[in-house]
Amino acid sequence: MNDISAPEAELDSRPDGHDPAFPIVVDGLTTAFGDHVIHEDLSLTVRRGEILGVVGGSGTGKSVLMRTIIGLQRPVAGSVTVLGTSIDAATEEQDVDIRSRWGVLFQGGALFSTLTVGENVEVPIKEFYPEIAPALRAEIARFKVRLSGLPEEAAFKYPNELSGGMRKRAGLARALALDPELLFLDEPTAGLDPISAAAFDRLTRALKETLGLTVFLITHDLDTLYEICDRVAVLAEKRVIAVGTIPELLALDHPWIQEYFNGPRGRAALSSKDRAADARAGVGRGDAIGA
Ligand SMILES: Nc1ncnc2c1ncn2[C@@H]1O[C@H](COP(=O)(O)OP(=O)(O)OP(=O)(O)O)[C@@H](O)[C@H]1O
Repeated sequence: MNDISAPEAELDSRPDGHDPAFPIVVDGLTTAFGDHVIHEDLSLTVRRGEILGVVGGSGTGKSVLMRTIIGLQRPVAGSVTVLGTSIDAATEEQDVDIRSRWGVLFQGGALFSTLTVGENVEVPIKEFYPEIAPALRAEIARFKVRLSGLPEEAAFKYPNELSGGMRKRAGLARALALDPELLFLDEPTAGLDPISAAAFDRLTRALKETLGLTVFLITHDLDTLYEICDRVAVLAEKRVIAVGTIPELLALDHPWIQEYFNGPRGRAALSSKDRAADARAGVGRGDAIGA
């Protein structure tokens, strides 16, 4: 792997999955469905407090990687250590503990359609903390709904009564139900209009900063990558071929990376980020007129 921004110590030896500075350490991972090998000898380290964007062409195995990290898919080889726990070797007690320390927003939200948004958020609370009284549980759920930028009344609605953007936020509220340390987001802005997508990005960044989250974020959205990701991991050729900031990735001479970030969409995302930064700094038309 081309871990461009790794400190030297990290390059010399694989980061220790028990080191709190690295809440996710994937080492030499191979996954497959029958003969279909998805990942081969894939390694990746996520640093505490970062938003790591995960990109790659369709079908390169981003979702399968996420599912393997959270233990929904068993690897053929290699190890996954999350918050110091080896996912494959976890005892039942460790398994419960670790699952209560992450939140997941799956593609499409994966909300229970027969439950209200509030009840959806209550599901993990009920599962992990059955001793919490129903009234308090409902109150916690309403708080998470508001934290996700929805009006409190949304807690009483069913998923099919919400817009796509609101459903994503409802899924986020459920992912935040247990005050997680790690947040996994699988294409959170897919299908959203640009304004809703930008709002969701801002929310993700604000939550990361206020709650001290570490975020593993799969996306095809270049604006999201430019706006909120601290580093980006690139999946190709069955492994993570590079991890770094976007400028660091751009310095690499890899055809997919160049095409992705330097192609027309990549350049448009960059110039829109520059325009937004200029607007925030008061540069541009308004100033020119006033000058
Ligand atoms: N349950 C499954 N059974 C068999 N094959 C699967 C299963 N889940 C995923 N795959 C295959 O694994 C590969 C990687 O799928 P994955 O969904 O991880 O890709 P992705 O990079 O997330 O794609 P996209 O960007 O289109 O969402 C694909 O070829 C897919 O068909």
